[in-house]
Amino acid sequence: MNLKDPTLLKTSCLVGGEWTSSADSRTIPVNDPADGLEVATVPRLDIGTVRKAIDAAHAAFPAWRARPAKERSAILRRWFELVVANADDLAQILTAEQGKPLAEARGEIISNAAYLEWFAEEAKRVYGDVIPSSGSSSRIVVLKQPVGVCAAITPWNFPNGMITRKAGPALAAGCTLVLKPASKTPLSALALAELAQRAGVPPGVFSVVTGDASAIGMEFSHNPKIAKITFTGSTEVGRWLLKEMADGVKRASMELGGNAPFIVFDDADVDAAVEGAMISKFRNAGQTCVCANRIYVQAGIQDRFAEKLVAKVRELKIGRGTEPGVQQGPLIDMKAVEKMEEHIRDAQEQGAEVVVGGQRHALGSSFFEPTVMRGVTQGMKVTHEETFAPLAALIRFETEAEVIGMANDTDVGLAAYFFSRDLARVWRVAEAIEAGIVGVNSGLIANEMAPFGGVKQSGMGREGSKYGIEDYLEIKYVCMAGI
Ligand SMILES: NC(=O)c1ccc[n+]([C@@H]2O[C@H](COP(=O)([O-])OP(=O)(O)OC[C@H]3O[C@@H](n4cnc5c(N)ncnc54)[C@H](O)[C@@H]3O)[C@@H](O)[C@H]2O)c1
Ligand SMILES: O=C[C@H](O)CS(=O)(=O)O
Repeated sequence: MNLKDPTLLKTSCLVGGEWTSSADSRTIPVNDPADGLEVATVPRLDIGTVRKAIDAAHAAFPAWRARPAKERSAILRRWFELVVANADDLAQILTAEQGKPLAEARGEIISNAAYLEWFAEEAKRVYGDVIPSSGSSSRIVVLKQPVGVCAAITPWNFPNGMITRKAGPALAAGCTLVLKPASKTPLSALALAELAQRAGVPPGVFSVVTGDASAIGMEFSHNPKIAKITFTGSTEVGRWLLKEMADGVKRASMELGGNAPFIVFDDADVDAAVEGAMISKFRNAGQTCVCANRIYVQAGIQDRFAEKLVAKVRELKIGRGTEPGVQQGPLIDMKAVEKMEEHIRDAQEQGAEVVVGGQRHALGSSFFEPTVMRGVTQGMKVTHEETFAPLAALIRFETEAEVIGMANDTDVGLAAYFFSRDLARVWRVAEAIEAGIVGVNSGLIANEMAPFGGVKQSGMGREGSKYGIEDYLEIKYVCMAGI
């Protein structure tokens, strides 16, 4: 890395405003997925130090919640400005630990810094109500107050963005936050913590701890000082956390796994559909929660769509994320490579064919060729498991009713996409599809102004939009009588 500000590369944790290492000096290596080489190490914190972060958050909560919203807003705004000003360094750190192309890393940082900007504004608009009472001597008053000390656990695929989406609303609402980032990609979180300190976030209001995921998850789930857990990651881990936190009836926001259907109807703009499929499927090497996991193409245009898509896939430049012009980096690890190979093999064994790609890339390590398969049918693993890799599985369909049935045939429901220029069909399909987010004639849908989240086993709660701050607020009804 060639950082303008090398102090952004933090190798210790922020605990109650102090940069802290583990008591026994144990560390966790952070490796570059492109070559497996160590980039840095971070502390494998003992639970005692994690508890110190929670205690500091608990101690800081009263003053932070009492701080005027305008002051909290100004600090969040300053944090936003510092993230944007340091985006190039943050992008280098992100690519070093996660592998995505620098341009994508910078895009993640800028588009998700916007959640700090957005919630800096929302902080000043947490309104309550005065409701007309049935009696003249009383008033019904509704207050909105911060939930309290929150814990956050985030995934490796968006090491920067998943953090600002949580810290923004939490701090805007007056909550304090202890974050455990993914062990594979903690450096982005630690750099954000450094910038939070520079922005004036007080000690204890935002801490970042690294260490044993399940041990920290247990502490978050059972420590009585934690009022809420906000988790982004797999449905499996989210389910486990919900079970563990049930004892304390903690509040939960869950941003979990997906299995997005991508539907192209005969009446679609085929070029637009191909463009949408490319960004929805191959962004972050297919490692996003809203990636098109199944691509349903109506019979009338399947050949034309497949031909255009394959041509675009063949043009993709694969390489290290630091190389200019690279559009797809490595997968996060060999486990991800093996899962992609399992989905390809399973589909081939049942009659599907690889049209382009299908093999590990000549670059070695966890690089994999972007792949298109045809002849995929409902019931193959790729149609009901999240591939989380650059595999475009094309499935032919005949009717609208048939494809809605297939699209909804999953226990998750995060994102869905479809391309059609028939207005009546757009309304029918948008209302019938079981997903929290629906992209109509677009493959890129996330932004800070819109509510992001899933239905069914893709989770609960929303991040972004005017709805996002509600997850960090409690409603209090005050009956004001004797007037
Ligand atoms: N819905 C969304 O907004 C969204 C966004 C990004 C990723 N995801 C999902 O996340 C998954 C990929 O991310 P991942 O591989 O990091 O997921 P993961 O569930 O394996 O890990 C997510 C986080 O949980 C931690 N973790 C793992 N096991 C744990 C345990 N037993 N107790 C406590 N914490 C534990 C990890 O260290 C990491 O910080 C995919 O399923 C993807 O769809 C969802
Ligand atoms: O994978 C998780 C992200 O939420 C994808 S997006 O940046 O919101 O599209």
